[in-house]
Amino acid sequence: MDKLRSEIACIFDSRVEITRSDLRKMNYLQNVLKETLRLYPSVPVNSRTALKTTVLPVGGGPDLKSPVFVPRGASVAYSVYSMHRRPDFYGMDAELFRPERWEEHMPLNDDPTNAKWGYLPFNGGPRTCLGMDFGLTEAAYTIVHLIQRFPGIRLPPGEKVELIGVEKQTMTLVVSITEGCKVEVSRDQK
Ligand code: HEM
Repeated sequence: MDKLRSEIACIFDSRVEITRSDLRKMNYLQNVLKETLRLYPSVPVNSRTALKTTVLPVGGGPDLKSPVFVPRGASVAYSVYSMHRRPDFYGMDAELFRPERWEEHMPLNDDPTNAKWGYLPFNGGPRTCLGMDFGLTEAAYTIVHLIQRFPGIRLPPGEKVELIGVEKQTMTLVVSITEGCKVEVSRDQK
């Protein structure tokens, strides 16, 4: 929160109007959004149906290195949620919320295929999300506006900090937090 507050102070000073170019300059905010969608991809599981019989090059056999046969009409489901928490992609602290990781070396980027397909909050390919830019802009705008309007945002007394991975989540087509996220907001700094 403190890093976000200082980035907002640095970009906006006392100005309240928020433009797209302001939001684009906010590296830390962009990394917060990336990290949030990494740990909580809105569409946690996705699938594709094969139009013709094919073979996936790896993923089969006991060591997952053999090809996988996919007959025409079969659906292949994949968990973006699990992939986004893979230590071999995101490092041994993959389960931690750490926006700074997006400025550092990540194993994900050692392989061009993983770099392209190992982070998929909006999926990829011809049916990728049409609203990606709009959605990210809206989220960035809302966060900046909330923090500008309510400089004091904190956990209510007695509210416990849930560890990532053990919070109660509701999974349908999208993932959401079952018990909500309770915060106290105020117009005062502290
Ligand atoms: C953070 C916000 C959002 C996330 C994480 C998200 C994620 C996704 C994902 C994962 C898909 C499935 C793509 C696939 O299976 O290949 C999708 C599809 C789609 N999204 Fe989003 N979305 C977001 C916001 C929006 C917004 C704001 C709009 C519209 C204004 C939008 C419009 C669409 C449309 C039209 C599709 C279907 C594309 C197609 O099937 O060709 N999305 N989105």
